[in-house]
Amino acid sequence: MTLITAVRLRRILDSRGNPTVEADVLTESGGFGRAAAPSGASTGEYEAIELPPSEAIASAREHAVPRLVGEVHAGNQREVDAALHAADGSEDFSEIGANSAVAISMAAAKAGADVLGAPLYQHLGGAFRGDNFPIPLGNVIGGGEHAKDATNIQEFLAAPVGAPSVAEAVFANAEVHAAAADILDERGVPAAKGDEGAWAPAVDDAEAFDIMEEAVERVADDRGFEIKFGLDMAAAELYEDGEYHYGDETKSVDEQIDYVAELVTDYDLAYVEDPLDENDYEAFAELTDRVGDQTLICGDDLFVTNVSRLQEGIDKGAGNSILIKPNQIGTLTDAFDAIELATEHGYKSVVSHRSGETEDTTIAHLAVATDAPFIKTGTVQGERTAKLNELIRIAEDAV
Ligand SMILES: O=C(O)[C@@H](CO)OP(=O)(O)O
Ligand SMILES: [Mg+2]
Repeated sequence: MTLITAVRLRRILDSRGNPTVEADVLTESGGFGRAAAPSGASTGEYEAIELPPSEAIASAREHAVPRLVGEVHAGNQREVDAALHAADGSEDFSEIGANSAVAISMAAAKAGADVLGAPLYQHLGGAFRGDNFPIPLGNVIGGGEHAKDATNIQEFLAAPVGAPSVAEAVFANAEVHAAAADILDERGVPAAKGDEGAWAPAVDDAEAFDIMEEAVERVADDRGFEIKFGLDMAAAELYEDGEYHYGDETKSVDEQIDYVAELVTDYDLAYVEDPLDENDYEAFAELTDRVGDQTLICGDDLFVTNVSRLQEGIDKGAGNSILIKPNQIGTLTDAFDAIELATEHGYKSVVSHRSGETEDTTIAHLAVATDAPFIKTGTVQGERTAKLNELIRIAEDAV
């Protein structure tokens, strides 16, 4: 009954105003699912390939659609995703595009849930999924590839670790975002916003730490629960010719490790994503050895949601956490497998949006379905609040 009867693909706009791929999947018994591919700016070297949307759509229509329609069941996610891999034939979705693949994979999951009359998180997670909810990491101040003339560090993220509920955590992050605006205003610093809706002031990283610390403290005092903060350093973007570049200043690999270790201690950071280059497992391992018992050291560009790269990290002791972005790897099955491997080895999963997003809410369901302890999906701005509001609804539904 969940036999796929049609797959429709089209170009729609993402939050940066770029075209992206949207997929509709229909089934024999009237099931319907729609999903859209997000898109990164600080993309990892080892991510699955995003093709120009019109090319990805043309290629998926030629190679993937005939293998799906009348052939596979939307309710059987592994079957759908295996068909996408077979249609593509490459290691990295360079034939049909990871953007077409992920849109179809997620749309099929929604069609499967629709046929069952179950919410997506339940279809993906099963009746006996855990009853935990992810803590949202909220981007408050940022720069890097997401905003010009702002901080070198890409993201300063509020982490409401003591929040009693998802809704309280979501509102707390929005309040930290507002408090940061007040502090910038008090300091006479004007700020535009970056791609993800974080403030993008022309301040150096040291001042951004100061502002974050104060913003988090104000809201934590007011709310009465613990709020920490963390970072996505997106260090592969800072790394060139063996050194990390912060404007005119540079740091050697050892200096970068010392710097991050000091930041973790000085600011009691809850989370540090990509503190080192995406090829440097050894430096990741050294940093994890030094501060991995105090904070999460998360691999985004390092692992790219890829089980082989994660396995290498596990073997070498690099990081203790993995960012999960379905479009980095192309299908929900691959993302699930990465989460499963991570969990087996005590690595925490952080399900994540991209800097270019749509109103699609699949990642909120994925995080709940897999019991992921964290989700990174912004703080404000429609394409970010779409996921956050969905999390609030899921939490209410799951009670
Ligand atoms: O680096 C990241 O973690 C993401 C999302 O915040 O950015 P992008 O989508 O640009 O890779
Ligand atoms: Mg990142």
